[in-house]
Amino acid sequence: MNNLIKNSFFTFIKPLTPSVTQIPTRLHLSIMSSINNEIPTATPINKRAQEVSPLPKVKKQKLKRYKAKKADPTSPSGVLQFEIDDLLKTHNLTRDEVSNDISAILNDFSRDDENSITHKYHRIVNDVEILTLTSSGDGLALIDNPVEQTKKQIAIVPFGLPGDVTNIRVFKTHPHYVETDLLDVNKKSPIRRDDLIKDKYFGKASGSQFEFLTYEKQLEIKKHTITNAYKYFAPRLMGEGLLPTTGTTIASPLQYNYRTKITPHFDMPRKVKVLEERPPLGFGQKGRPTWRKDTLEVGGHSSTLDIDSCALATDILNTGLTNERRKFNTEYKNYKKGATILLRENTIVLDESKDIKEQLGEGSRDENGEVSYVELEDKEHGVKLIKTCVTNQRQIVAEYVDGYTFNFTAGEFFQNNNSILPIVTKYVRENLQIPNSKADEPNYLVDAYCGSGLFSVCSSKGVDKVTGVEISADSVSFAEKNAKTNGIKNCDFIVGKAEKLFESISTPNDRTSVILDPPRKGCDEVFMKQLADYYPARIVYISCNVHSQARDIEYFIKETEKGSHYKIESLRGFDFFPQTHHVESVCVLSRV
Ligand SMILES: C[S@@+](CC[C@H](N)C(=O)[O-])C[C@H]1O[C@@H](n2cnc3c(N)ncnc32)[C@H](O)[C@@H]1O
Repeated sequence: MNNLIKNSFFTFIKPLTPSVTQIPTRLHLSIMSSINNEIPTATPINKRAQEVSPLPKVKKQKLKRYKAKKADPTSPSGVLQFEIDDLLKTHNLTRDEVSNDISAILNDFSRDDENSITHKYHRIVNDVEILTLTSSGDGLALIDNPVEQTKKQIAIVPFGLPGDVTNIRVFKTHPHYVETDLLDVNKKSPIRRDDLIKDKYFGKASGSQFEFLTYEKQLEIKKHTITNAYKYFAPRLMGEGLLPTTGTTIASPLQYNYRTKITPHFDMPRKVKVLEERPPLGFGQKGRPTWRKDTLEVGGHSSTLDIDSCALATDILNTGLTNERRKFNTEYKNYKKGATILLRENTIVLDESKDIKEQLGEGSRDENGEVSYVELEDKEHGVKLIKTCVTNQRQIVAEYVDGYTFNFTAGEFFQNNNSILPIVTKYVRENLQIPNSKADEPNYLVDAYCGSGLFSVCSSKGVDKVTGVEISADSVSFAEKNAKTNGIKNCDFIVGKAEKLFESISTPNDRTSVILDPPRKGCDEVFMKQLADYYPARIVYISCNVHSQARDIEYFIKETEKGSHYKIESLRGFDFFPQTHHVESVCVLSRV
């Protein structure tokens, strides 16, 4: 850019436009990018010279336009927009004051030049204070705009904690924020506890964000995430004081080695038909951070890190990972494209009268070709359990929750942290109780989005009838089998969309409670309207995306005809995923 300013074209522009130093920088950038693109069209300055010796024709390059991707407001990138606005409000800034000239970067055809606009934007910035945390667990900071002195930029700093003073590298620009890598922490946040980190890949891999926080702090942050979600997506409920205080987040009994499913993957390098070298097998890298100096080389430097153990996965999955990596070392040449390897824990209730090996079934095998397993004891229910690691998506596996056994295919949805499930299912069961019920009054339960019947089965005692609905026919057939295997006779399951449910419910609404446990995108308006028309006595809404939950609850109470007859009784998180930013939120509604 500076070269351009110095060169003779600039002297040509000068009489036609204000001096570059006088014009606002934003306009300056646009002019510069148009200089870069349209130099050949500027030649008319010297028409006579052109006639004498015509300049060679250079193909005119088209200006690239920034196309914003449409994001669901309740997705991480949608929520970030609310978080950016929050930060701007605190610092008395407008969106315009933190906007970046995306068009100049997109149309920077001299980006290899170290004076280019891209180099100016994508630079190292030292001594940046982290101001706040996003709900995705990243730090947010304000830095100076590198080309427009009156403006600022919002920087996303993964692994930055509020109060940290850091050095960061900006590597990607968006209209209202920039993405950065954390290079150094010059001054530590009072909440930073690097001594707690157990995982050698932490700070580099994308899977976990919170290992350097005490567990109490993690739970507190998740509570804050829930409160913020309702502030953003249920502003009317918040404004009218209709929300209860968010409860304390319920801890997971296991805080490491809890995940019962992991999916390491590898990519096929571009233009490679046969793999000559074993590619890294593991999980995605989160940028190119360098703040953990002693683990810089760990896992390599590809966008997929080579990962030989997972601190969050159960012991048997780590054994499976070792087995499958050994297998991959010799078999990688057989792959024609990248692939994901499923590692799913399978639990078998041991029949002590039989040989263990006869009961194992298929599973990941050790170097001697034997199925690997670990043995555990469930003291509360007086049984021994064996865990194996299944790699076949279609294989039927089992989970053991609170004395009940659940079967499902390894590739299908099932909750991922077995240790917290007895606590959650108990909480849901207790909150479904219809208040002031008399002993002889019947009670009914509807389990919308029931999967393979986890909540239906665990809540079936003390209820006259359970009706579950689920879109996956496979899951419904497992839900039916699971009810039968566990000796439960009062559960019926329907294959279909949740909205279909209301065609088949015949139970009296005054005596019926409803469980909602939809996927991340939440429920739709049609479903919420029908739910309000049905007018059940109680609703327990469980969600892995508290933002879509908050949106749905506001819609239900404020936009449906009978929604205003409900009160939000409680709202709290359950920590299904310790060491990560994720939180499962449970909201209980009762009729008033
Ligand atoms: C978060 S899972 C919950 C499953 C179950 N409650 C459990 O805890 O195991 C959401 C379930 O909703 C199902 N689902 C998605 N869209 C649906 C729809 N429109 N109607 C009914 N079920 C749906 C999915 O197949 C999935 O099993």
